[in-house]
Parts: sequence; structure tokens; C-alpha cells
Amino acid sequence: MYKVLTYDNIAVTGLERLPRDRYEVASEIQHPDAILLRSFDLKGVTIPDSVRCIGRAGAGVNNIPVADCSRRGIPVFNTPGANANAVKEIVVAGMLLAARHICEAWDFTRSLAGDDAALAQAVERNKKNFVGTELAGKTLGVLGLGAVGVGVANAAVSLGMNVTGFDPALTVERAWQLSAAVSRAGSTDDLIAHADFISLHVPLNGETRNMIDAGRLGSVKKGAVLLNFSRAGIVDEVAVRAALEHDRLSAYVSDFPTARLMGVKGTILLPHLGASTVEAEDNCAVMIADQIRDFLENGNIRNSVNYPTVEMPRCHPHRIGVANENIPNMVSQISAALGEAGLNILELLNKSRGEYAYTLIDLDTEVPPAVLDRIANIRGVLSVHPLLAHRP
Ligand SMILES: NC(=O)C1=CN([C@@H]2O[C@H](COP(=O)(O)OP(=O)(O)OC[C@H]3O[C@@H](n4cnc5c(N)ncnc54)[C@H](O)[C@@H]3O)[C@@H](O)[C@H]2O)C=CC1
Ligand SMILES: O=C(O)CCC(=O)C(=O)O
Repeated sequence: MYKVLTYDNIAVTGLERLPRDRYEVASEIQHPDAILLRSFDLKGVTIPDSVRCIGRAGAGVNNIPVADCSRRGIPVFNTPGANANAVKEIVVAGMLLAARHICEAWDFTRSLAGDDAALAQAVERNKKNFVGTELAGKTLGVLGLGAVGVGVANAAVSLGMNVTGFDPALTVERAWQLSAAVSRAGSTDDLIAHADFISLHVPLNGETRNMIDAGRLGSVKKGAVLLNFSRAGIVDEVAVRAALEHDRLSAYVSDFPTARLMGVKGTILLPHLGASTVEAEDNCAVMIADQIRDFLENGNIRNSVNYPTVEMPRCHPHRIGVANENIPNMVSQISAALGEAGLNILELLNKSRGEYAYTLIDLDTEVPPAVLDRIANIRGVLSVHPLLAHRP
């Protein structure tokens, strides 16, 4: 049986892709082969030696110690684009909440009492306090044109907004998806200085932490709206608070409430709801379950954030997967260990990505444990796993 340890709620539709006669899936389990999670912070957890892969049902992997996993030969998978539509829709909602003062207006309405005539009178007398602005004709700046950013940019174009975007590593695939009406900002600073609405869609990493800081907030258009459905750490919240208090920003719409921003005028804080739709949860769970299953059973790697894509059709019963450092002589040493044991290689696929590489090898017979040990002890080999067509 394969053992899968889950953190967070993973949609049943996805878990059902792991057949119960071959997979034990539980939130408490000894010696797991795989870990399946959403936003649970795995950084403070000791990952057992038995773990062969980690699956993130979602996009962001800042909750996973990816560098450590890489060094241990553990691929980390995510589900690119699987929840992007859900986030796109909530960002549009966020712009409307801010532009039309819907939260304050709703609070006001809920405070009313009386008969219909009294309600109508209070409504008509007070609605002037909630006059908003329309999105059409305003400029939206989208920072990060990945799965979510492109969706947000295109939706805003269809709402009549002028949209500008910036992404120094825009992929060809995303460029094809992006509306031709979206203009290219010259830089992050350029985007921030000219937008009425600024929406952040970059991953949280060393480069993006606190990228929206006091300096940048000092250059926003007065009364701009900042939307953060990416991660709290992308903004310097002390600077955001000051920008709200000095009316530099009229609103900060964020999916990540933090103590410093609670109750601050102009904040609209949501409980990390971006991907919380039935559709997104199903999409992410199905995609990640399929990916970890294909890895555990066939060694195939698809949508890993730290190892190369390596996919080889399964035509032979005996296969091993080897993760190794991307250094000279690895494949020759691995094939020598197999050859010297009298094992014949039928197919071999080796791919590298940065400092790491991964090799799939199909053989004519099963690889004995002593040979697996010998491969595991080659300097630079990080993990080696037999991939049985049918695990007992
Ligand atoms: N609130 C929620 O529930 C959700 C939040 N997210 C967050 O949104 C982020 C983006 O998600 P996706 O669009 O699916 O990821 P993605 O990987 O498709 O797109 C991220 C884009 O950001 C770009 N980028 C990276 N550094 C940049 C920089 N310094 N300046 C400009 N662009 C930069 C990348 O080139 C890439 O195109 C995730 O990393 C996650 O943190 C994602 C899904 C749900
Ligand atoms: O699983 C969730 O609800 C959070 C989704 C998210 O933040 C992501 O995909 O990066």
C-alpha cells in the first residue's frame, strides 16, 4: 500500500483518484510515501525519511521547505492554474467592494431598523455617503502575469478598464492568453505610479517579500486601491497602514488578515478565500492526486517546482527513478552499477533543472535491494526508488 499523509481539507473528488485498495490516505499515518497539503505550514515540521514527494493542492509553495526537499531528492508538486479562475473572480469582487464602498454601505444598512417608510427615508438620506466610482475607464496595474494575473487582466479589460501589466518572466503560454488590449508596464515602479487599482499576483519569495514598501507606496496615485490576493509578506504592512492613514491608498483589499491591519480604516480583509470554491478545490485536488500517483507508481514528474518534467510511457514492469545532483558522470555511474549487476537497461530518460536532475530507467528485470543501495551510495545521488508496476 502507498501511504499518503494529508494536511488541510483536500476535496474528496481528488482523494478518490487514489484507489483505496492501493492507497491509505489519512491525516495521521506512519511512514508516509507522500504528503498532500494546501496552506499548512510544513516549514516547522520534520519530514519523515519515508517521504518521496510532496503535493500542494494549489499554487503557492511558500509554506513548503522546497530547498530542503530538493537536497533530499523529494520533488514538490503544485497545480498551476487549477484555482486561478476562483482567484480572478474574487479579485474582481474586491475591486467592486472597494470602488462602491459596499462593505461600509452594507454595515450601514444592517444598522437600520423601522418600518418600510422609515427604512426608505434613511436609505435615501444617507446613500450620498457611499457614492463610489466605476471601474470602466480606470487603470488597473497587474503585477505578475501568471495564471491568476492573466485572468484578472483579461477580466478587467472586459469590464472596460485600461489594463497594464508587468512580469519580467512572462511565459509564451501566458503571453498567448493575455488580451492584446493589456499594455506592458516598463517596470514595477512604472506600473505602481500610474494605476488606480494595483493587483498583486506574484509568488512570495526572497525577491518579492516586502516589494510593496514605503518608497513604492509613496509614488502611488492618491486614493489608489491596492489588492493583495497573493501573500501577506509581499507588502510591508507598516507602510500599507501609513498609506491608508495618510489617504495615499483609499483601500487595501487583502486575503490575508494580520494583527497590524485589523480594524484599520480602508482595509477589506478576507479569510484567505481566493481558492475556496467547490470548483477550484476539486480542480486542485484532482490534479495533485493524479500527479503524485503518477510519480509514486511510475516515477513521472509533471508540475514540480523543484525537479524537471520527466515523463516516460510505462511499457515495462521494472523501473527505477533516481534524483541526483546535476553534476558530471551521474548517468554513467548509475548505469555502471546496473550493468555490473547484470541488469539490462531498456529505456533511460535523464533531465536536469538547475542544480538537480532526475533519471528514469526501465530494465529487463527487477533491481535487487543491494543494487539500489549501491546506486543510493553514489556521491550526488539524492534518492532512488524502485517503481513497481503493481506495488503489493
Ligand atoms: N488567495 C488565494 O487563495 C490564492 C493565492 N495565490 C497566490 O497567487 C500567486 C500567483 O498565483 P498564480 O498566478 O497561479 O502563479 P503563477 O506561477 O502562474 O504566476 C506567478 C507569476 O508571477 C511572476 N513573477 C514572479 N516574480 C515577479 C516579480 N518580481 N515581478 C513581477 N512578476 C513576477 C512569474 O513570472 C509568474 O508569471 C501564488 O504564488 C500564490 O501566492 C494563488 C492561488 C490562490
Ligand atoms: O488552498 C487554499 O485555499 C489556498 C490557495 C492558495 O493560496 C494557493 O493556491 O496559493
